[in-house]
Amino acid sequence: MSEPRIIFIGAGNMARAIIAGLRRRGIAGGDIAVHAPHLERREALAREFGVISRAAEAVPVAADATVVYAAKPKQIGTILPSWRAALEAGPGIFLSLAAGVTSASLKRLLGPKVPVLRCMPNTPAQIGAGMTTLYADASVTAEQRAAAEAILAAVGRCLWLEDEGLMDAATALAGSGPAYVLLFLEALEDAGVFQGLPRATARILAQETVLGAARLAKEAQMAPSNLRHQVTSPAGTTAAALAVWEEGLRALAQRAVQAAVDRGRALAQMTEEHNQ
Ligand SMILES: NC(=O)C1=CN([C@@H]2O[C@H](COP(=O)(O)OP(=O)(O)OC[C@H]3O[C@@H](n4cnc5c(N)ncnc54)[C@H](O)[C@@H]3O)[C@@H](O)[C@H]2O)C=CC1
Ligand SMILES: O=C(O)[C@@H]1CCC=N1
Repeated sequence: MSEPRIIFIGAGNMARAIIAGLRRRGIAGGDIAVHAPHLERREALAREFGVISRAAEAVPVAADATVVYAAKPKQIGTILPSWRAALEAGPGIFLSLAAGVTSASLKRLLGPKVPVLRCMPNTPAQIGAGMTTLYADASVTAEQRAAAEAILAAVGRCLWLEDEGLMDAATALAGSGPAYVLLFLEALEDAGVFQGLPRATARILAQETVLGAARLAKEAQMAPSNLRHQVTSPAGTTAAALAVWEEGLRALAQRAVQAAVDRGRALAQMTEEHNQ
């Protein structure tokens, strides 16, 4: 049997979501290996997706392999050095999912020869509706970028950032973003229940409304504000509600995203110090 070409370090939620997407795209289970210390988790992935389950320890990898780091950012300094020799031996690439770990840190851990790429997916990847931002510096070739993008494209849309400094903002917006929308969904559902709707009904109304509005915004090719005006009759119900939202929503969105950016930078600093 030939060597697997996509090697995951980590067997958690993100690894599982991406593996599911790759299998849906027709990548053979034998082309994917998962390295993790938790036997149960990697064996579960092997059973469900037919991937190769391996102990956490590094092994030599196929020459054209992509090694995907899908364990926690804090562990990267202890896990990566053992993979350096395997990656240096071939022209393969290293793709990191680790939030806040910079290319400079990755290069320090893997040496200057290994092409490193970063990405920031999000949890809707679990159903193929993910949004991933990617970054690679100028030394990474178009072919290597395409190899990384092909993996994330299996779970949703991909967008490249030219400036690594913007990864923090992308993480705060799209990496953490599903949690903001889910909180909004919960709040809408509760408000509907407060008005007397059965919970199950309120949940469906909230879900379908958020989904429909997001699809409309994406497909109508109009600014969200124009679409909002279409809903808003003069002196009507929407205008009454919008006046309340406008008391705080925009400022809250700014503060929330700023808080995520600040926390991301603080965590990155801690990870950096931990890995020195
Ligand atoms: N959860 C999210 O929404 C997002 C997470 N990420 C990033 O994805 C990465 C993984 O996150 P999750 O899947 O949520 O975490 P998780 O906690 O579900 O999975 C982490 C996995 O790391 C593995 N692990 C632990 N020690 C290991 C070792 N020595 N060698 C190999 N594997 C080891 C374990 O199998 C564990 O399942 C993180 O770096 C995170 O920053 C990126 C975008 C969004
Ligand atoms: O909350 C976190 O730190 C990670 C990064 C983006 C989503 N989850």
